[in-house]
Amino acid sequence: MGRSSSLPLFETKSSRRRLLFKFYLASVLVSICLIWVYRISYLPEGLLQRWAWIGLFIAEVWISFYWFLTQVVRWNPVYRFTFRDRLSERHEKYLPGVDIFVCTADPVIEPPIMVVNTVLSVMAYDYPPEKLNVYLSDDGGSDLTFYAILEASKFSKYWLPFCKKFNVEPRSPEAYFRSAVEPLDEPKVKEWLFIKELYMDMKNQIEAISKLGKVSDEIRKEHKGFREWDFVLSQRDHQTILKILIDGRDPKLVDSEGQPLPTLVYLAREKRPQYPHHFKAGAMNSLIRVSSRISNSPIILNVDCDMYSNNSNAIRDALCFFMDDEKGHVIGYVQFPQTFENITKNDLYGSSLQVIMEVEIPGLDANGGAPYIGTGCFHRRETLCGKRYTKEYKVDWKKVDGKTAVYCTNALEEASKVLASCSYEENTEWGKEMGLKYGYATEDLMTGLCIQCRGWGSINFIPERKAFLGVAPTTLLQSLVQHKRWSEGHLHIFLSKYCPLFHGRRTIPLKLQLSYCRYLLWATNSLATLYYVSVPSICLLRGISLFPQASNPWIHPFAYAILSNRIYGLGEFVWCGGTFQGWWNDQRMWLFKRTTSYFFAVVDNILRLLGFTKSAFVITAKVADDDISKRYEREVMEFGSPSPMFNIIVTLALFSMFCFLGGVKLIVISQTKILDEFAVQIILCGLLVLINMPVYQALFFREDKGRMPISVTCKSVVFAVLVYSIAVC
Ligand SMILES: O=c1ccn([C@@H]2O[C@H](COP(=O)(O)OP(=O)(O)O[C@H]3O[C@H](CO)[C@@H](O)[C@H](O)[C@H]3O)[C@@H](O)[C@H]2O)c(=O)[nH]1
Ligand SMILES: [Mn+2]
Repeated sequence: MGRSSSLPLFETKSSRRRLLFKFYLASVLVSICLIWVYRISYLPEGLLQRWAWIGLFIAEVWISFYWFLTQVVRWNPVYRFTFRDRLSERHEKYLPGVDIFVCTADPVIEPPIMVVNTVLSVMAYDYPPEKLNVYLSDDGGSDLTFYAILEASKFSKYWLPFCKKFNVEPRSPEAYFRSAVEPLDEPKVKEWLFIKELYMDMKNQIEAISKLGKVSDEIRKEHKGFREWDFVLSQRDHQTILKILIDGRDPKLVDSEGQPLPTLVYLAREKRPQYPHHFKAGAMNSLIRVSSRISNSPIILNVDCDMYSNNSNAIRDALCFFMDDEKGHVIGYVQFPQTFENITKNDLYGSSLQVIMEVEIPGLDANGGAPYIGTGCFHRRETLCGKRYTKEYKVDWKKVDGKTAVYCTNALEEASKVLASCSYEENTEWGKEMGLKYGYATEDLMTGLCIQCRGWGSINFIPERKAFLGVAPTTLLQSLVQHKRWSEGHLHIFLSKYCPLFHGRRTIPLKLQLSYCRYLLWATNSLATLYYVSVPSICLLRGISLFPQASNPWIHPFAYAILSNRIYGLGEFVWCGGTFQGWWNDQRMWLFKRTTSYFFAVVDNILRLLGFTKSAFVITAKVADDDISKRYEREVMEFGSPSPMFNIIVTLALFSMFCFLGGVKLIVISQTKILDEFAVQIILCGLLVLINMPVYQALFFREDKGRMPISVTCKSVVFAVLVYSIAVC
């Protein structure tokens, strides 16, 4: 021991490329000031012109302010590194128990075989199995999912020893067998093929039954667990079903090599129409309580059902933070980035979130703590349950023992069930001071923020090998709807009178408050963007100039601010592993999100303030039919079914085209003078046309099922023509 015990379990490094960044920051700041000076000193005379000008100025002030927020999160990103060998050396005997929560809610859009792969991958962590407990929450209360998990519990007896023996990575059987090649040496190959076949059999059965939509009577008879589904009335209304499928405490339950197994629990909490179930937050809180009775581990990991473990060391990595002698005790949670396995080369829908994960969140980490982003996060149970951080807080890992009173499995099931009933939370602090927060579409961000307000720190950790891989949306609409949920939830948090951002002033540093605002105010961008993509175009048609002429020196700050920002963004995007085309696609999504998702989020927030709506949680689909998947892989934009969001996108695209053509006509008639006067507005229009190319294609040139629905086309054409006529007359 001696010296080695004082060495830290993790270290922190900050990014190096600072000088260039600071130069960029200062120069953009100067050009922003110049733009403002120009706007104020050249206020035009005419009434219409004046108001268009003032509106543009307000939009620019907002964009500048928001730009400032995006730089706060870039100020000083930090990256963490762990020393797992030191952890084993010092703590191997006293590793804490870990409870892992997997949430699923709908067997159709979250196929049971996917859920089962996630469950198997987290059961197979490189960690003492007797200290692992895996809980599956099924908000759909589906017998299909239950059947799948039952099969998985049998298969795990072979899968876990196999993972160890063959050093399998990733430990989701589906992901592993998809790419793994069979071993070459004779005795091994047999076993390898045997397990593969076992998996394939299980997969085929689960898929067949999922397709059928019901579990056959023979299977129902085989396992008494199914009896309870006879009482399940509908997905919105059912009693608690709790099954301990593997009781890790039972010495008779072992894997094929005689080693202990992790505990595996299935839970479908009670749901009744008269009680709000609070979506994922409600599911998580039920799990927190149920697990406290069964295993009560001090550390909790939660993942979404599509986020399988891709790195079997992740638990040990997370523990390097919690168990560090010097800095560990203030850490409330350790967040791993969200990464996805289905991102195509040029990421058509900008779903990879790479810049956020690799630049911005490390920036938040440096500014006072990483946000909790809902999945791939390790929490301290105490923290999640509402404990405040105090200087005296210290854990003696040798003394924490999660194990609860000795029950037989059945009695334990019965005793835990009560904790998952609808009425349990009435008149308690659950959803307020305890557990995940209720009432927000983005319960994750709000919960993390509250934890930070209670004095805890948090860590963002990006391991070399990605820790979790999930499924990103594969259609435009899915992606826009997901972003609507996020931006709506975030603005809701910001507007809430309990917003911890303003109440937590004593505990949260100013730069972290500003960093959070970058996300909480996502939706607000819609207004400035809508203004910027419509008014300059309208003014072009009416011959109203809103920017300096091309020959005027005042053009420089505009050109510099816009160009340097785009180029810096492009550099960052490529540095994070993106392609040029990917960046261009990202710009398009940025425009679409701002004009639709964020706009609807603002509208929804206003409606909620007026008392008309409540937030809901629209689950993102994790599967699509073959046709759609093929187009996704070929990176062809998917429209297909009508949506008000598409109406906005198409109307704006058509209108930009009309204005661009109108502008070109003006140039042809009056030649160079107009070009000088309206250069910026024409370029702006031209860029909008360029970025909307996939929209025109979907409108006019495509035959497949993903083209623009005819109803959207008609409505939008009428609308665009109407706006155009009003603008020109
Ligand atoms: O009533 C519900 C609704 C959802 N879920 C689960 O919540 C998870 C996330 O849902 P998903 O539709 O995949 O949402 P995403 O947009 O991908 O989720 C992101 O954003 C959410 C907040 O809006 C976070 O909760 C997630 O962790 C984060 O990955 C899934 O496992 C669902 O099964 C439930 O358990 N019960
Ligand atoms: Mn998801």
